[in-house]
Amino acid sequence: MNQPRDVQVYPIAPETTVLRSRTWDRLKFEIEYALQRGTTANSYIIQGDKIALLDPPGESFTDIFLTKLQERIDPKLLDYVILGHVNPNRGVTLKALLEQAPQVQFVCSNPGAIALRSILELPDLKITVARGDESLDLGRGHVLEFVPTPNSRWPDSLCSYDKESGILFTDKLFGIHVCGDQVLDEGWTSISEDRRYYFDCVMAPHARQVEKALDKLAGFEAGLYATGHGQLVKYGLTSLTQFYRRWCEDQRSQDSTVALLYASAYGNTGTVASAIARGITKAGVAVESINCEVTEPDEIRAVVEKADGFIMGSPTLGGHAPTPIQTALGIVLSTATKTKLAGVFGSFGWSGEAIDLIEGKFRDAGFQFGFDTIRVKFKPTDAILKLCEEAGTDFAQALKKSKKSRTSRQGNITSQVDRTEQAVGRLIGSLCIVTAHKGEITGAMLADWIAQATFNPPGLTVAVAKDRAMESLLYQGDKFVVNILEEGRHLGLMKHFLKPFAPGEDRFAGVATQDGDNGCPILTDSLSYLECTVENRLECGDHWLVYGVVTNGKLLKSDGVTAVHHRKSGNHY
Ligand SMILES: Cc1cc2nc3c(=O)[nH]c(=O)nc-3n(C[C@H](O)[C@H](O)[C@H](O)COP(=O)(O)O)c2cc1C
Repeated sequence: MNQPRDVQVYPIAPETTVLRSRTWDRLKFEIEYALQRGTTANSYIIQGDKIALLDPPGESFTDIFLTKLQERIDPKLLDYVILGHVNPNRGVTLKALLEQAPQVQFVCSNPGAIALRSILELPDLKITVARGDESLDLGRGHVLEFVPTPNSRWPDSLCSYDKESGILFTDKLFGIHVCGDQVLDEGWTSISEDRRYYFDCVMAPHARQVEKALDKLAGFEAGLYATGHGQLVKYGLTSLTQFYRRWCEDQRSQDSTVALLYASAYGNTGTVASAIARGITKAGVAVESINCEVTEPDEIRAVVEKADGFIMGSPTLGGHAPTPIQTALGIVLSTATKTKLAGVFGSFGWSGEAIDLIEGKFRDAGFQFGFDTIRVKFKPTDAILKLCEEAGTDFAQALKKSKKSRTSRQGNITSQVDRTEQAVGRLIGSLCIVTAHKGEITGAMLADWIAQATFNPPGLTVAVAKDRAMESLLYQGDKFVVNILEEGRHLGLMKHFLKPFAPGEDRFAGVATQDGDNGCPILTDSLSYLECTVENRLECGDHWLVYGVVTNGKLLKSDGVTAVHHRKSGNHY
């Protein structure tokens, strides 16, 4: 969408207004924005006898946001700026605001105050540190209470509660990356998948800390979650809170956990870490993400001891790994048993010594690697993020495989399971290659769990395993092609697409293709093809059931017969 960025202003309660800084296209190349629905950065004004501004947006909105703000209030009358978290990007807007409102008193957590001083580099900053037991009386009944909700990615995270309006300002919690005119969450079930995706990318790697935050927030009677991104949560508040609980518990109850240890001075290594984490969690393995700069050595040791595998990422600065990484490396080498699976990644500028150092130490110590070391020059591109996600999935699958080979099934249970599986195995499907294209990424997979689902519109379902690389290309609105294979000519294509592909590898090398009207590859040796758009998808156990509407199709060989696949058991494809 080529709509220009803007700021939407909307009253949400007496004396309380939201200002939503809207980005309609993709904000930046980070895994959490990969669904490409844009996002909003939500700021709030509370106008009691005193005026507070919560969470002004980052630098791409500095000018338009301040203009909108001035239409509502005179900056000279602004008393407080409350920050749910502090980042360098937001610092640019804060500096511009301080020029117009030098009287402003900041309110943030203690780690937030440290970050704010280092980012703004201004003498005489007025900062009130909120530790959780103080309140701020803005007058007209608006007495704010504060709740620090730290996690490894945002150690300075702070929520605020206004009893008068019943609004809980939740910053990153309960957010969503979707841009639109809708301010509240009427019809929230239509955005459930986006909410889940946001949770999986942003919250799942910190599930333990998110649970602690939920415990603290449970004490406040909230009628509205004023989130930092996307639609505010009113109608789906109870459900979403329960979902957060359940999704956190799901992480805790996974059989395997990976410790993901990293540091990142400018954010690039952190971005890579998030993509790897996403690849791991989507394969049903829990991740505990540890930012080594803000985590005590004892905690790092405990997480590494408990984890089944560990992955370490570092930037290279002045030819070295930063000190917190060197400390964490020492802990890992002295703590982790040699049976644990290892992985290494990092962002670098020109030499990347830190990555070589970590890889060398792990190799010398005799660890097995779950993926080839990932070296990213400066900022990762979309294609590199996809590669990182796939590497994370490979890592998780390797962990699960080694666990599975250690557990045996019980005899009498097995025979009952086998009988059922044999019966299920009599279901057959057409052999197809599903292809997709999104931005600079293409994907393909062999599939035969495909069935026509509707006449009008013509539609079909594809069952896609949750840990499949293609899964991330099959969200609502995405395009794909179902290439139906021809009996007698299908073996070559099957063999090609069945072989294991390395993360990021071109799956179409040596295969005859042409572009479909919807931009996805058509395999010219197939029997027929169907161009489709994902209408929606349903979570079903270990698969996503993707429903696609056929927008175009063609028979390529009029006398051919569809290739089908007979099985002995329903426990494999
Ligand atoms: C002060 C400074 C020193 C750097 N030194 C190195 C270096 O010695 N070797 C190198 O490969 N890259 C070097 N870089 C580039 C960083 O590794 C690169 O910017 C990387 O993306 C940073 O990752 P981060 O965003 O996770 O901190 C340096 C960058 C800065 C700002």
